Amino acid sequence: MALSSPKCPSSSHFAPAPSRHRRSMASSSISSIQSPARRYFVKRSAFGSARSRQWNVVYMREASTKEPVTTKKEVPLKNVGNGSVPKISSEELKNLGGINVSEKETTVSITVVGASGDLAKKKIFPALFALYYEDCLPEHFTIFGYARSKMTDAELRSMVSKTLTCRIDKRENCSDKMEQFLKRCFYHSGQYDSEDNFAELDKKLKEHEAGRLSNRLFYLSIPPNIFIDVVKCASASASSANGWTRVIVEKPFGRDSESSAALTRGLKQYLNEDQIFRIDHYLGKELVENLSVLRFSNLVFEPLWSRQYIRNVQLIFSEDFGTEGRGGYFDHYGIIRDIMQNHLLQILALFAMETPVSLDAEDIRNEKVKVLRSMRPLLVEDVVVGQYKSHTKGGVTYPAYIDDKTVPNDSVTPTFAAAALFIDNARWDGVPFLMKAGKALHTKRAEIRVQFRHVPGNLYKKSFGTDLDRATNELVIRVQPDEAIYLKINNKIPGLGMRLDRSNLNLHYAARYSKEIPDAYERLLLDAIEGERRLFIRSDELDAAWALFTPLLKELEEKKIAPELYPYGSRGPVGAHYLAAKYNVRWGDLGSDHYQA
Ligand SMILES: NC(=O)C1=CN([C@@H]2O[C@H](COP(=O)(O)OP(=O)(O)OC[C@H]3O[C@@H](n4cnc5c(N)ncnc54)[C@H](OP(=O)(O)O)[C@@H]3O)[C@@H](O)[C@H]2O)C=CC1
Ligand SMILES: O=C1O[C@H](COP(=O)(O)O)[C@@H](O)[C@H](O)[C@H]1O
Repeated sequence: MALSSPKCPSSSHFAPAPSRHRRSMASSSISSIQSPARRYFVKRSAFGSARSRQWNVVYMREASTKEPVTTKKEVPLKNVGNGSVPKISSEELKNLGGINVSEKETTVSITVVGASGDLAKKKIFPALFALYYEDCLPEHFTIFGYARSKMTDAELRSMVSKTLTCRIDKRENCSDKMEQFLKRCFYHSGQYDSEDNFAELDKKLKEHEAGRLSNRLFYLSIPPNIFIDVVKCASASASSANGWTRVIVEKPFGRDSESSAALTRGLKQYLNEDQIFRIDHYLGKELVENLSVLRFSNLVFEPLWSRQYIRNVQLIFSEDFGTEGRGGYFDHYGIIRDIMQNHLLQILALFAMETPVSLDAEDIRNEKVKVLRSMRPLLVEDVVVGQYKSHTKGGVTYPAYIDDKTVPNDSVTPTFAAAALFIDNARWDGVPFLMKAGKALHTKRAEIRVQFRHVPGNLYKKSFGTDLDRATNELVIRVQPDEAIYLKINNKIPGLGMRLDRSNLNLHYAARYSKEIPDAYERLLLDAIEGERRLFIRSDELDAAWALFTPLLKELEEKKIAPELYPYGSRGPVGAHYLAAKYNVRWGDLGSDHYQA
């Protein structure tokens, strides 16, 4: 399978140190074993910790479409080297009840539902191509686009080919590879609510699967109101008869607790939770993945990770463009649902969780959900909302949000929001977690800022003047662009006097690593193919996230709270500063020293 490919282990991706990549921490492979009566899938996992490396965790699932987990066994391993993927011996396999089905006999069919759309073109097909280029897709795979638009295979290939790119360091044979990849892409036109149309798709899939054990992945890249129709039809007419069937669901997962619960109920009529992969692409971003590594593998950080040393945490998202072209969708959701309730809250949960028992998906998600459930309900007084207005700069006029033809003139939908959140547990009691997200701001950036407390009885306080907070350490994890992790420290300016300076200890990815960072969708697609759920949202996480935001959203909407207008391309509403000041916080992204390369 993918991970046994010599090229795919993405560890090579982040040379110079292979052990730095996640695959070296959590390697897994999937094989299947058969007994006369039942067929099982066995997932082998090897984790980086000394404790778990001695074990081969075997998940056994019945090969029904609904994949009920039947047993989880821990098989002791012998001779497992550092970072290597453990092997189940044939004797162990036999003891588990079957024989190995080789890769030659299995296939993965990926159906992109909504293939004619923006996300499919922009992200999904390019990510699949990148995986193909890296030899991360199984030997036998087929990709089908599915949508209502009429298109031939050749037209789909032509459409897709326009958005495929090779990494800068992977130009070799790029056009050959693209050609080979496109030959594996096909298209089927059909309605989203037609079992017959999905049965036609099934027929085509079977032709390509050619009698092999078939695993099927459906990526729902469509508006959410048709998710259930598709799942119903795909599950009735196009799910795998002998392998796994998984469904990646794109956000938004509802608009509030009720609609989200209804969506989950709808999906679960046709799928088990294990088959549902709710995607939050921020979890697939390299620096978000690195958050846990940074914290749990460095002694210098973990002991400081609490109210005792951390003054506040800031989660900042900004885009330097508006909702251009997506106003119709956006006006129904707004920035709080679009960015805060999912992307920023997921990062917060990862940041604040307790040490998980292991790197296993359920252990991590258990810890995240505890954080979310410990959060204080959000009050409207702790939130500032804004909306961008037209602005002319350098002779160019930038539109207001309401200038979008698909947005009503009197829309009060926020395109900016700032919020103060609190986690009422022993670790984080009283620490403000400030979130800020906005469109049409002066810059495009996503970052996590951790502001530490001042040094008690600071010997050097005279050198800093009265504002001790200016001299505190700040750790910045810049998720994008130009990924970096830097720590602001105080140091002496060289020379005979005693003058202090602020400097950055800087891990700047572009300088440290020559390889390009994979897109979040690559990581997540690969995980879904491998059945790795760690970076996907479990339904109880989703419920907890909505429970936190739903009362606030209802109040904002019922009271029609008017957003503070801010000019397109500005730093957002001033209200965000008052909100921060209420909790004695200064936004870290506003100073001139926010980043030194
Ligand atoms: N685009 C992005 O950057 C992001 C998108 N998402 C989510 O991903 C999903 C797909 O996004 P995106 O590609 O932008 O969506 P699109 O609006 O482009 O829709 C995708 C496809 O779905 C079909 N479709 C669109 N509207 C309807 C409708 N009302 N009824 C039936 N079919 C319809 C169309 O295909 P056809 O007419 O051929 O059937 C269209 O090509 C959405 O859930 C979105 O919220 C999430 C994050 C980012
Ligand atoms: O989910 C979404 O994310 C994008 C931003 O993603 P990024 O990876 O480009 O940072 C945002 O533009 C969009 O509104 C939102 O739906």
